[in-house]
Amino acid sequence: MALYTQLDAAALQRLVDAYALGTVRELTGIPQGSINSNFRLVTSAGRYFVRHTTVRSADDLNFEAGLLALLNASHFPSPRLVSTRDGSPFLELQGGRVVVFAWLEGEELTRERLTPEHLEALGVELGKLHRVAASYLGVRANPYGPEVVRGWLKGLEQHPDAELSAIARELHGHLARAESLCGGLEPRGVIHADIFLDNVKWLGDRVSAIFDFEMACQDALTLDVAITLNAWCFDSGRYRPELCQGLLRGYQVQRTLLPAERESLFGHALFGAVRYTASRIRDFHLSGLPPDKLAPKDFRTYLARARALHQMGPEGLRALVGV
Ligand SMILES: Nc1ncnc2c1ncn2[C@@H]1O[C@H](COP(=O)(O)OP(=O)(O)O)[C@@H](O)[C@H]1O
Ligand SMILES: N[C@@H](CCOP(=O)(O)O)C(=O)O
Repeated sequence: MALYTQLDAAALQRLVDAYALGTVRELTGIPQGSINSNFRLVTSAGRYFVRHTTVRSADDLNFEAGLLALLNASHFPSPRLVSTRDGSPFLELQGGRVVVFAWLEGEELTRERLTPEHLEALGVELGKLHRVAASYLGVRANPYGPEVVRGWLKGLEQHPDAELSAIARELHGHLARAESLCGGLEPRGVIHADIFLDNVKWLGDRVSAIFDFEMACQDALTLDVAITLNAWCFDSGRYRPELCQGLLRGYQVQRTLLPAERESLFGHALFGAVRYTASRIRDFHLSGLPPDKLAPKDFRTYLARARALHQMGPEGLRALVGV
């Protein structure tokens, strides 16, 4: 989310007491995001990003906290999670759990501004992330794997809106094709799984932080490359080769894709396009929240990715990205 839960005065006081954050100066809701309620909190102690979640379990949040601790210690550009006075990475509060992060400096880039150099810099950081996080001992399966997505599509197929049910049937076909091409032999490790433009801060041309690790989990490393490729390298109905190639060039400075990964990139990209089309239909299109509480994200731009991939096929994608 967005803004599903409003923190009342008593809850806010409990929060600043539990985290020893001093006196509240300002609390502002942030409509960006999808399934959590997000806030900018300014106190006498500093500026913070506060996430209230009704979706994530204690295990999920412990996995994220442990991963961020490793990334911070490795000087990977990532957010600093603030612990409570008792040393806990989250606080049970107002029907959910709150996590507090130091406020990140930097800006998020808009699509029009992207250059191959940005994608190369991002690719380098993605490759570093996979290398650094390889030593993380936490365990978390992908909460949004093919079985979950298939369940979403089954639900959407029953939707009374004929357009949505037809799209769900089409996506089922793409999902089956994607799964048949994902190989299963490629290396797995910790992945971020949600590196979109609004989850990366930049200072000039440098990545200052990759954040929002709440979807991080263990899965194929290539899935992370594919999700990032989809998010950053598609514009106005087509994949932009120079951006795709920039991303892969940067990534391979850190780790060279194995032959099995080159082959399965297409399957992961198609899966990613299906997964985000479906989640955007569920979390944004069918959400009852107004735009001031949930900044909308268009599922059609992801459907367009799935269709473009389906049409170009595995060899087409490999030629496009240059691997
Ligand atoms: N630590 C942070 N500092 C500053 N801004 C942040 C921070 N974390 C998130 N944001 C801002 O809030 C927006 C939504 O956060 P995000 O973590 O993506 O939400 P959600 O987990 O609900 O999807 C981001 O796009 C970013 O602009
Ligand atoms: N990145 C996803 C939605 C998940 O929300 P986020 O704010 O956590 O990135 C999308 O763009 O569909």
